[in-house]
Formats: sequence, C-alpha cells, structure tokens
Amino acid sequence: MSVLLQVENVTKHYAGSVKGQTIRAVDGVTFELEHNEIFACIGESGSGKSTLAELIVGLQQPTSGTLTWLDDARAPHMSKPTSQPQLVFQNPDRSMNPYWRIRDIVTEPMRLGGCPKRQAYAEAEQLLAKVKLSADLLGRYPHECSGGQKQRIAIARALSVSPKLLIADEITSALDPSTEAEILQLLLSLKQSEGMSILYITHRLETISGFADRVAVMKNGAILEMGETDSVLADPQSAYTIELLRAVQYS
Ligand SMILES: Nc1ncnc2c1ncn2[C@@H]1O[C@H](COP(=O)(O)OP(=O)(O)OP(=O)(O)O)[C@@H](O)[C@H]1O
Repeated sequence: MSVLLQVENVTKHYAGSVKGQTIRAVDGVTFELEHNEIFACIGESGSGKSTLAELIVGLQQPTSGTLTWLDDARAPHMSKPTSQPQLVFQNPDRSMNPYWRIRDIVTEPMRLGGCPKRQAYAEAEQLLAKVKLSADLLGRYPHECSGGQKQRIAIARALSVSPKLLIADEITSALDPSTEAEILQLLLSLKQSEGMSILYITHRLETISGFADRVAVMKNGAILEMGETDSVLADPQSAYTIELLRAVQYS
C-alpha cells in the first residue's frame, strides 16, 4: 500500500475559558493514512477525533506539526473543489439546506467547482445510484427523506468530486442498528468501487470489526495505540482499549 497522507506530531490547542488554561484537543498525533484503506479512529467523547478530522480537511490549522499529502492533487489547500478530501458529519440536517431539493444538494460541490448546472444535474441520478438510492428522491427536500437516506445523500454529495479521502465522522451514530449495518456495507463497497480511503470516526468499537483495516485509539487528544484492527481487538495493548472492549462485551 502507498501512503496518501502523513500526519506528523500534529497538535491543536485552544485557550480555555480560565486564564492560562490550554485545551489540548489534539496533542502530538502521528500516523499515516494509506491509499484505499479504511482507517478507524476510535475514542470517547472529547478525545479529539472531530478536531483531527477538521485539521485534515483544512477547516482548522494545526497549532504545530505537519500534514503532508503525498498525492498533491488531494491537498486541502488546492483551489479546485474536486481535489478536496470530503467530510460527512453525524447529523446530515446540519449540512443540508432544507429549502434545496436533493438534486441540488448532491451536485453542490460540482457546481462550486464550476460545473455547469445542466451537466451536474445529468450526473445526479448516477450519484444516487452509487449509494443505492432511487432517482425518485432527486426532486424531494431533505425533510421528505429518512435519516438513513439523508446519510446516503451526504455520502453521494461527497462522492460527486471523486475524493481520494472521505472522512465519516460518527455518521451512523443516530441510526438504528440495521441501517447502520447497511451504511457500513455501503462504505466497504465504495472503498472498492471508488478506490478511495476512508477515515471512519466513531466511539463505537463494536462497529469496526470486519470493516476497518486499521484502527487508532484516541484519548485526551493523543493516540494510545494503533494497528491492524484484528490485532488490536485480539490483543489490545493499552488499558483504555481493554476497558473499551470490556464495555462492549458487557453490553
Ligand atoms: N473551538 C474550540 N474551542 C475550545 N475547545 C474546543 C474547541 N473545539 C473542540 N474543543 C475541545 O477539544 C476537545 C476535543 O473535542 P472534539 O470535538 O475533537 O472531540 P471528539 O472526540 O470528536 O468528541 P465527540 O465524539 O463528542 O464529538 C474537547 O475537550 C472539546 O471541548
């Protein structure tokens, strides 16, 4: 496998509300993301997962450290939206204009990249097909779609610019177990068909077995351990990972 992104000793610190306090949201994180892999980032609430995602897509700048894209065409600073890594959030309603039809929502990144409306619309049906949705939804508004459908639409929108990296930030947290399983299956098949990498952010350890190729376990902004998913689950090294596994077994 070849490396897509190198994250080296990256930190993101915020000033706290108390004078002199520093919040170390991300605290010296180093890892490499490979082409065409699913890399899970797991940790409890507040461990720094979303901040890391925002640093990777360029929504935030690191306090220190470097993020190096080894495939230059995908770097977040590039002007063409087609080159940007795409972030899909937990709550699709927060990233969808409720007054826009699905046709306009899925083609928005293409339009922002200068694609003419007619051409973008012509591709909208195919984009929905990629996420196993019927073209019947194209004329609907977000409130006329289910939560699972909206998450698929958000993924279709991300796919519209053929990203080399899709970041899925807790995208199944609000879904029922069977819809969650369908979305994970969809991501697995998209990894194959689109040849992209997926950074899968979750606090649910039970979702990564048989899905993620590798996993990094985060706590307090730092990576506690990292490795092939099967190895980490079979032989966890950190007390925190063992605790997470016990909690899953108990539940
Ligand atoms: N803009 C900000 N200003 C100050 N502190 C922040 C800011 N954004 C995040 N934090 C803090 O940074 C830490 C990491 O937050 P982050 O949202 O990255 O965690 P997370 O692991 O994604 O949590 P969750 O699973 O609940 O979304 C938290 O303590 C959070 O309160």
